[in-house]
Amino acid sequence: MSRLIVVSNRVPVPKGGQPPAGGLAVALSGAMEERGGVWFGWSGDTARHDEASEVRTLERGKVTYALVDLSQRDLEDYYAGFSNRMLWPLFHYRMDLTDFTRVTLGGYYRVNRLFAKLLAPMVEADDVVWIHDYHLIPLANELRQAGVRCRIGFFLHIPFPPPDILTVLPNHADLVRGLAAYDVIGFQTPLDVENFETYLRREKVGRRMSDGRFVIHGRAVRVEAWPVGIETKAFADIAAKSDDNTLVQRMDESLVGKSLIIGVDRLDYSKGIAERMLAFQSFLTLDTEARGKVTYLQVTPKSRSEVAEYAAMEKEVAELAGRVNGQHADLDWTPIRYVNRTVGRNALAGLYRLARVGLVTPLRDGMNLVAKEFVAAQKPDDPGVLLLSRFAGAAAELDGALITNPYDIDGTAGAISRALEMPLDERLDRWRRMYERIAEHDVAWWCRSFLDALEAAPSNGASAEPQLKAAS
Ligand SMILES: O=P(O)(O)OC[C@H]1O[C@H](O[C@H]2O[C@H](CO)[C@@H](O)[C@H](O)[C@H]2O)[C@H](O)[C@@H](O)[C@@H]1O
Ligand SMILES: O=c1ccn([C@@H]2O[C@H](COP(=O)(O)OP(=O)(O)O)[C@@H](O)[C@H]2O)c(=O)[nH]1
Repeated sequence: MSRLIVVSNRVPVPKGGQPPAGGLAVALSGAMEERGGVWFGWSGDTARHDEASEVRTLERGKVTYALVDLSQRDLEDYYAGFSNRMLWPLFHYRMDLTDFTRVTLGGYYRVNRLFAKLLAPMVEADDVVWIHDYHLIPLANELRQAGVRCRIGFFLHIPFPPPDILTVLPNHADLVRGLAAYDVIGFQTPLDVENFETYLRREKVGRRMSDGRFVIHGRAVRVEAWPVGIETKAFADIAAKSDDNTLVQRMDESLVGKSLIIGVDRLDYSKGIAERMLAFQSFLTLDTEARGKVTYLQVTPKSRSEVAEYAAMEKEVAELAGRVNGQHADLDWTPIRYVNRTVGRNALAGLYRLARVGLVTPLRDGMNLVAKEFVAAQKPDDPGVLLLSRFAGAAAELDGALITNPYDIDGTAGAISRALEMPLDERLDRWRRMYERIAEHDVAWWCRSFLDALEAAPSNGASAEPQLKAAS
């Protein structure tokens, strides 16, 4: 087995405290701890100098963490700027929230080049390099320019938008050209693959070949959907033993018999939290019988607060929760409990298990691991109901969920009533279908399938530079 080098923007070094709230880190941590290797990326800290020039390494179990501090300017341009004010909104179909500037674009390529410069000397001929997510699309090309010839794979954790949306990005052609430096590209769902294929065809830069591989800018690349999973059985075990978790006990006691509805999301406009609160408000207005009998817990750690749109949203959602509570609360009942803190995974597992309904209603989401965790955590003889947006990648797999359109506020309100009233036999039937799917397609399956494909691929490295120079 070759040595694995994983590269992601954020590297979650285990510190014994709260785990990170974010699916990429959660998905990869378990897999890396099991297989071992090197995990390279941003430390989460800001460098004192203008340009970071060194890699700090830390050994934890079988994993070597190789960490780079980024300068304030790099963070502003590359992370908060181009990654999170251009690529993130655009790839989540939010053209209205994009902000393209040459300065942030320059920062994006600058940090990718810096990562390549620092990583290239660490890569050996037999290694496989697995690069993750939208922050680092050009990295393979930069590594190739720096002489790296081994197999390099890429996985996009967020949606790949249709070509009419992607072409809003002024440098879309260069970005996609950079993808040709990879040997294998993984997306979350068949829809993402379809969007990518349509883009290549329309822009006349590639196509799907008869053997299933793609040709992109003249180079053969394997492209496939590998939906990311969770550690299903381990998570189910944690949930089953959550009775003695004090946070879960406190929550259970405080419910005094009311049904729990739960939502767990980073504070991000893609997650549809405001629309969900409006749907809950509509549910309380329409379903008068339910008033006083349900509690909706929304766990929402703050995220990317340095980005203006996120700061604005913090205010909007907090005000909305206050308004709904003001309108419907009673002396002894608060309909929405809105919590802006990160809850640890053990407690989360127990909270999912306590809940009758899981609300996962993003406006657009690459996958959404919370949906899978909710299913894994349920009681096998009395499971709750998952209400899932058709726009979450997870909806392509979880056909036992009640599928909703989050833009349809009253429709989602009706689905909440239906979920609360669903008879046991229907709940069991729906839950079993979903559990079987996520037990088989868990995070180990995801990792194995991607890496098997990468290790079997003939490396593109030898012929990389000439065509790809333009991309940097
Ligand atoms: O690192 P941050 O900027 O704080 O953001 C956290 C992560 O958010 C995104 O997660 C995505 O990956 C999940 C796992 O595949 C997927 O379920 C979810 O739908 C995606 O949104 C982001 O893509 C990561 O890079 C961030 O680390
Ligand atoms: O308070 C929290 C909120 C979220 N999470 C975890 O963060 C991940 C979120 O991943 P998801 O794919 O749902 O969305 P993302 O945040 O990556 O867009 C899930 O594993 C959650 O259990 C957590 O541990 N504590």
